[in-house]
Amino acid sequence: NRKHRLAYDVERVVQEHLTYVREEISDGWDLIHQEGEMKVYRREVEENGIVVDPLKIFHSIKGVTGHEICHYFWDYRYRMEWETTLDSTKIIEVLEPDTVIFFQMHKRVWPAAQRDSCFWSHIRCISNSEEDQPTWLVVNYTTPHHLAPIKSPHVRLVANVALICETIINEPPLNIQDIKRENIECKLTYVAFVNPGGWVPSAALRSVAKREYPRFLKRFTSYVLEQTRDKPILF
Ligand SMILES: O=S(=O)(CCO)c1ccc(-c2ccc(C3CCCC3)c([C@H]3C[C@H]3c3ccccn3)c2)cc1
Repeated sequence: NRKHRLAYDVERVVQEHLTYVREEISDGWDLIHQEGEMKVYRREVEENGIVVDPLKIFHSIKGVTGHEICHYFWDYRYRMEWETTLDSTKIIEVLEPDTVIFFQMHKRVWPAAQRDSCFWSHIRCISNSEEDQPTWLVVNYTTPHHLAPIKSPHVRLVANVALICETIINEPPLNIQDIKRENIECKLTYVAFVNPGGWVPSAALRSVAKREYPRFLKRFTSYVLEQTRDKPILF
């Protein structure tokens, strides 16, 4: 039986991401940026002359767990502290404790019209028995909503974004409570399928994306490190 009206959609999109995240980077993906542990890949795709390049970022961050990374990514309370490309974000509906709908105004990228977005956002822990640590993930997926009317001149973004995290415990001590932050590492995969929802100059959009995605992920992961530094580890 259904938990809420979007439960089937959420399940379908989560399973899709879990299927594709394991897919190796095949040909057709270009490595467009590499910085430390972060590797940024992009496929060049246009739909009706609109750039809809899929983005896939692999990164590993020492000192935090996948649960902590997903918690700070999903919880809207922290969003404006790390998201520098938003003018505003607000929850417009809570479907269940781990599934909300939020409305966002994105900063205008000249000369394109300003974008807004309306996503359902779902956080989930997937504990597979054999591996010691569970996988945590967040999915942000465009959905229409009566409290997020599309108003000109704003253009509604269409996006399907996932952050999928594994937690590695290096040199695990005998008992779990002795684990320190230097023993833990989060390996994350970030995928973004963003359709700007209307025409944007291809070259401009590609250069903004190439600059902004790495910057955004670097700033976000630094923010989580600083927020969790002296807190107990959240497995
Ligand atoms: O990870 S999230 O779910 C976090 C919740 O906020 C996410 C991240 C990024 C976007 C987004 C939104 C708009 C644009 C473009 C389209 C036309 C004009 C702006 C872009 C492209 C340009 C790339 C970009 C990447 C990162 C940050 C900003 N800009 C990306 C949406 C959701």
